[in-house]
Amino acid sequence: SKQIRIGIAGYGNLGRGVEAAIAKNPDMTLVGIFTRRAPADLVPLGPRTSVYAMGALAEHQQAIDVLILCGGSKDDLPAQGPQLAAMFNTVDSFDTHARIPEYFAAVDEPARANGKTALISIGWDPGMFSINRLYGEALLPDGVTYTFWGKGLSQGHSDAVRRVPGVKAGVQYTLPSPEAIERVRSGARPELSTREKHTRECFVVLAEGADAATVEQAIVGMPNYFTDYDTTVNFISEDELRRDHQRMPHGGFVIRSGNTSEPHAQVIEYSLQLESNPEFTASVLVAYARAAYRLNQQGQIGAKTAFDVAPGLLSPKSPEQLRAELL
Ligand SMILES: NC(=O)C1=CN([C@@H]2O[C@H](COP(=O)(O)OP(=O)(O)OC[C@H]3O[C@@H](n4cnc5c(N)ncnc54)[C@H](OP(=O)(O)O)[C@@H]3O)[C@@H](O)[C@H]2O)C=CC1
Ligand SMILES: N[C@@H](C[C@H]1CC(C(=O)O)=NO1)C(=O)O
Repeated sequence: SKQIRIGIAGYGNLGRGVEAAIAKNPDMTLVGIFTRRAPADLVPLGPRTSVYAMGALAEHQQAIDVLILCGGSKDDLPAQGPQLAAMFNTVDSFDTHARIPEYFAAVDEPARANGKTALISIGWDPGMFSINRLYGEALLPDGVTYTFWGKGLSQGHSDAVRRVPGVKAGVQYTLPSPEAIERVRSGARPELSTREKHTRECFVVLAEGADAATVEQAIVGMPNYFTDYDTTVNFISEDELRRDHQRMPHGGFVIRSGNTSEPHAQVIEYSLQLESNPEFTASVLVAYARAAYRLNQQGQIGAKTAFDVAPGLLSPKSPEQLRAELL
């Protein structure tokens, strides 16, 4: 059967994860990596992986079936998403939750105008956790839903920290409140504010001549990322960052507690334990790239979210095989 030809736009943690994930999917072929940096500056995982300048995308439109956008949600995807959805079928992991409706609209228009399919906000949150929040509400209408993340490294928040003027490098960890989790698991169905559920801890390497207090304020006061949380900023050296903060574990769970009738409490839970946040997210993006290709073949164009994609489209198995093996 036909190989699905994939391009990677943007080569950071996520881009590298997509390169690794493609090797695990025999129906996929990597056409190349497209970067805003000088291609010669990149050291891809695969020695034979082609690296091109982002500007070379235009001449690869016929060579790529699906372009996976691996830019940062804070500053890259708001520009790259709409621009590239006009040229390619795309999949991205846009995760600035408050801005997803406006991003959807900004991508939908160029995608539709050019007969392209654009799957946005794919990953685990937003993405797999979103789907499980939907299942919880739809299957147990009378109930409450909670989402907890970590302790782990948030790539979206780490990307946002790195974009602050005066930050040379940095990471952000998300810490769930043990008390909040305890109250939820006790079945008490507590009212919990955003601030009561998680705290955020940043480790930052200051750029030469930057002012620590100014950088700290820019982080803790950042709308959509940090303002709703108690956030700490620790300033460390480049050596400490390299020594103590190279790993990117994460995870969490979505739990729905509901009643189908007064005496019967029902609980749904979906959880993730990730040694590598970027590699798992990339693996989700690659499975959804398969769906994006098929949806476009079916004439399903425009922007879509994980809510709009039938699960069978993610699988390399045919519907007949799925019915025989997984139903
Ligand atoms: N929905 C979800 O569940 C998840 C979503 N995400 C999203 O994925 C986004 C990307 O995360 P991540 O890959 O960790 O971000 P990175 O900071 O690693 O990369 C972002 C972009 O920065 C550029 N870049 C990367 N490394 C360097 C470097 N050394 N010097 C200069 N530029 C560099 C790359 O663009 P270029 O090659 O063009 O220079 C890259 O596309 C996050 O912002 C987050 O929003 C992540 C995890 C889960
Ligand atoms: N989008 C997140 C994935 C999860 C992790 C997270 C958080 O720690 O706030 N929110 O959603 C990421 O970029 O890692």
